Amino acid sequence: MAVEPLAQQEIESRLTEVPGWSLDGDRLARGYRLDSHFAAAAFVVHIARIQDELDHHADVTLGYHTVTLTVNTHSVGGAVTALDFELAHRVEDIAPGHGAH
Ligand SMILES: C[C@H](O)[C@H](O)[C@H]1CNC2=NC(N)=NC(=O)C2=N1
Repeated sequence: MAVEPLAQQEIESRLTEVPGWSLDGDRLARGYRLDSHFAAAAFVVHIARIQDELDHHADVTLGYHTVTLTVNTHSVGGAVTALDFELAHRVEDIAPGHGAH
């Protein structure tokens, strides 16, 4: 899939579709809180499966009761692209089932 860097205005517009996500420097980012460390770890494993499906991978940090993701697209020099938003949407889809908020 050919991907291009998104314009700033496009990024801001798409951010309104994924509440909780924001732009952190040149990366799309979101932190989640869960009810336990094990629940957080399970969420990370599920995210890993999605990332392999998409062949697009965030930096994922597992904390005590937290999971933090930051992502941009290496292949276009670290800009934010539609692929980053696709990953954000896919993670949002599974978050409620893990009790992640
Ligand atoms: C070969 C493979 O498609 C690439 O290395 C993929 C894998 N995962 C990736 N993840 C991210 N975040 N950006 C990329 O450009 C990227 N490229």
